[in-house]
Amino acid sequence: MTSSSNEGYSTEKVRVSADFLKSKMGNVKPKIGIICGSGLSGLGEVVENKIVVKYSEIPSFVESTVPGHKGQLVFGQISGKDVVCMQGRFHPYEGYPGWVVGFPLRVMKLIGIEMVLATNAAGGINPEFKVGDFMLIKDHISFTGLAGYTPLVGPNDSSFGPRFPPMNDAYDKNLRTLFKQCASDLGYDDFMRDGVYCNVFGPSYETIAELRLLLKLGGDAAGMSTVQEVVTARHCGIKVIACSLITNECILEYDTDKTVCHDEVLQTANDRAHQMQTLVTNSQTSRTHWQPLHCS
Ligand SMILES: O=P(O)(O)O[C@H]1O[C@H](CO)[C@@H](O)[C@H]1O
Ligand code: HPA
Repeated sequence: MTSSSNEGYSTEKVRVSADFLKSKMGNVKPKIGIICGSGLSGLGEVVENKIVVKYSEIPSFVESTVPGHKGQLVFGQISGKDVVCMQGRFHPYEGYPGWVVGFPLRVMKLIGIEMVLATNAAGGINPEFKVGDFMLIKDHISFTGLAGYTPLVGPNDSSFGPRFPPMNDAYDKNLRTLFKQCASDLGYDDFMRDGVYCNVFGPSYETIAELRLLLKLGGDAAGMSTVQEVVTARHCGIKVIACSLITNECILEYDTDKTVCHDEVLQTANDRAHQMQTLVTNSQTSRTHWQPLHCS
């Protein structure tokens, strides 16, 4: 598998995976997909009447190799609405080509998903951000994409979307407004931010000089995921909303002993899991009602 080919993206392979999942979903007909970021698998725990499908069972799915990512799909209901939840995602640094990272989104398209809520753990670059803040993503800078690593490389399958999809509207404006309103209704204004997510390849965290560059370029947070999913989803017409949990401070100063590690990322995710779950659960029930308004 190389990042310069997309042989696995054949419509046939996506259809085989989707048909397999349809045979497992029972009466669940989700229009909403949720992707759990590092340490945020707990979002899948709030799903009621769970039907769990391990990635290892699903044709063409690969393994989730990162601690904090369970590696299974959970079908069921949140607040009475059918959802499918990805407990674990695939990252470029795990050695997968872009199409593998995006593959679950095409499968989601074929099982009927119309809207995806992606979550992730990210380092806070914006000096005003605090560890534990939520950042609703309003835009991204994809260093991986700009460098040529993208899920859409290779021949375009126009049954999914156009050769040249726009990305200026990647993060749905109306859904963002509704999500923020929901956060406000919950009293989360103090730690709800919005900003630009910088996608870096990883797995090493950034140097101080790199982070200073990202800050200068307008980045608010750094992470190693999400944009390949977003690009794949937008290409095939799935609406996207994405929220980062700021799990750690990005170190922008030389004169410090501070550092960053994945255990800190998982610890912050664990500390904030409850609020993230409440936000996701309430955004299905409160007056913001995204599904009936936007996924009818
Ligand atoms: O983006 P998620 O999957 O939440 O995970 C983030 O946390 C890990 C680094 O600690 C990286 O995988 C980074 O992308
Ligand atoms: N940088 C990149 N990815 C991350 C970080 C970070 O500081 N924290 C969690 N994922």
